[in-house]
Amino acid sequence: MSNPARDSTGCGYRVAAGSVPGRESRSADSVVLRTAGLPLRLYTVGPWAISRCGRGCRGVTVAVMGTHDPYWTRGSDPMNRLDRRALLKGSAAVGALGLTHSVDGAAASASGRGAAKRVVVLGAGLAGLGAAYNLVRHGYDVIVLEAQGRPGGRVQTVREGFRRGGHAELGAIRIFESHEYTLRYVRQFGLDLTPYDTGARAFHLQGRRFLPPRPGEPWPLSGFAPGEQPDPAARFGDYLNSGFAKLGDVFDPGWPAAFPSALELDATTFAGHLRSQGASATWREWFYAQEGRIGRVNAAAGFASESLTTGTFLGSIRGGNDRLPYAMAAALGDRVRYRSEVLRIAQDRTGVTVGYRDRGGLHQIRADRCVCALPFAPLRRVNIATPFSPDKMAAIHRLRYLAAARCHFQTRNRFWERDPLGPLGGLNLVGTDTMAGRVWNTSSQQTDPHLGMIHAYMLDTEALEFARHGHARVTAMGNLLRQLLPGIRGQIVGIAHKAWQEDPWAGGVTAWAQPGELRWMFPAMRQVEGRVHFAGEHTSLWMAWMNGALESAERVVGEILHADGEPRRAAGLLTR
Ligand SMILES: Cc1cc2nc3c(=O)[nH]c(=O)nc-3n(C[C@H](O)[C@H](O)[C@H](O)COP(=O)(O)OP(=O)(O)OC[C@H]3O[C@@H](n4cnc5c(N)ncnc54)[C@H](O)[C@@H]3O)c2cc1C
Repeated sequence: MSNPARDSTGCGYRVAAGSVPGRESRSADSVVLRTAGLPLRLYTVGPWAISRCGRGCRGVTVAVMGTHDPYWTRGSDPMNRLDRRALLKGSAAVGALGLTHSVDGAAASASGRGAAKRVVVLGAGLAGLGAAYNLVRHGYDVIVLEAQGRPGGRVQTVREGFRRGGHAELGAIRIFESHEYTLRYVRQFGLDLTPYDTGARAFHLQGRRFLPPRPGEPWPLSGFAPGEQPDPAARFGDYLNSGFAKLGDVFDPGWPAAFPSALELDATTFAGHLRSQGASATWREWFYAQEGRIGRVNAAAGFASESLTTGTFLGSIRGGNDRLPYAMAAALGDRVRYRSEVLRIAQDRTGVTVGYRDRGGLHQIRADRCVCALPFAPLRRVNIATPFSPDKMAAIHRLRYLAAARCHFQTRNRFWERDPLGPLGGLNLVGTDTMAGRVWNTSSQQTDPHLGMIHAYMLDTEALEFARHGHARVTAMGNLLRQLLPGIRGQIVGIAHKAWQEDPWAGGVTAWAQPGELRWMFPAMRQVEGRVHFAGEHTSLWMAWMNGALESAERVVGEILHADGEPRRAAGLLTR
């Protein structure tokens, strides 16, 4: 990062030219020039950088090879300063909504339209909670039905079994700077973020444990394609830019079907795209060891999500991410009915009837409208008595969910700081091609400064393999970790784990469109069906993120306000 001098174009961003080889510099220039006059947002994650236009995303989105240091530096763009100030204060959009903690007080002020209309919200994940919270703010009479005994769904923090106040995230962990919706609600509910520490990452690939070689030294891996071995990171631009460039305008209402190049992406997987660009199997394994096993993810969904969800800042909520859903649920009070499993949805011209079961037996609720914020995996078990459109029904029945698992270990100390390879650190301690996937370090999130907290974060085939070990899965993981981090022997003092594909209320980590499916499923999943509106990460561009769940919550509230003849309020809600 020695020479951050080259100014861009008045967008307020500068390129640190010293660390950018020629080809990538040209890529960087083309981004800056094509979006000149618009504020750009440039994000770096690990060794790669994503850039996109910060307003409307009409510029070309490009990933640029980097070194292990971010080489984009944020300049003094006034739009950006405004955004950051707004975020710190709880965001301009929240201000427009008039959101505060006192959900009841605001509901009263929003009334005045006669009897409040009733909305029944299905699911108390972030999507359902966000929809309910905003609807109450707009004067609606809201009831939330949640099958489990807790709010949060795929945001689940575990504290039991850990020493000295330790906690671990079984579900969502990272919040990026670009997660505007998540950050807004975090601020709104007075929560703080804790950043992750940074540090060296080890690799365990092809049976060997090693640190990234010094510049100029080859990577100790066999099977690279010509040109990959000296510096695999140098291929990021070649292999990924073509994908980002094909995305088109992801915010266009017709995306992806309206963009032929996006349809090309939809027809393949992330791995398929990388292969088509010449990436070797070794390069792909090296990539997954850092970014997660996303090879079988639909390429259009994967590139869209990656283009929107990166950021230079990375953290999670101090004390546990579940503090956000618990705070939102507390604001809703007894409007949230726990252990209430939705069994049936029926509708007619005047309203929606939802059948559910709780400890007291079977019940029915009649409402003017319904927000369905259930993942489609459990929705498949619900009786849709008044069938939705054929595409929606097909999506509900066919949408798959990606397997994911976490296996956490609390340790007596942070032994990796004395690793024989040298002191390791950062979130991603070891990137592997084993069942463990990535070994992550969340110790900086803990209150105790000495105990350690690490876990294996497994996606897709890794998570399936972990689960196949059945009752022996933790033993199997402990044995594997002894190879990946030899110092772990005798260290473990607490354990927590979960395989999400086994959770009947989720079905997996995220909606998983297969090649060729996103073109029809994405619009179908979001489409309003009479008086039933659909929220949830699967209905958002930010699939697989809390940000997507919360974005979808605001979208459905906008839909309802609009349908109820409140276009002005709806517009205010949807303004970002
Ligand atoms: C392992 C893992 C890692 C993740 N990592 C991150 C991350 O780092 N950063 C990030 O931002 N996001 C991450 N996510 C994604 C994030 O957690 C989700 O995108 C988001 O929480 C989804 O919210 P949702 O409301 O759409 O769905 P959910 O959270 O799944 O909520 C759905 C709710 O519906 C309920 N429900 C289901 N069926 C019924 C029924 N029949 N009746 C009543 N209720 C029902 C469920 O119990 C649940 O509470 C991760 C998720 C997982 C699992």
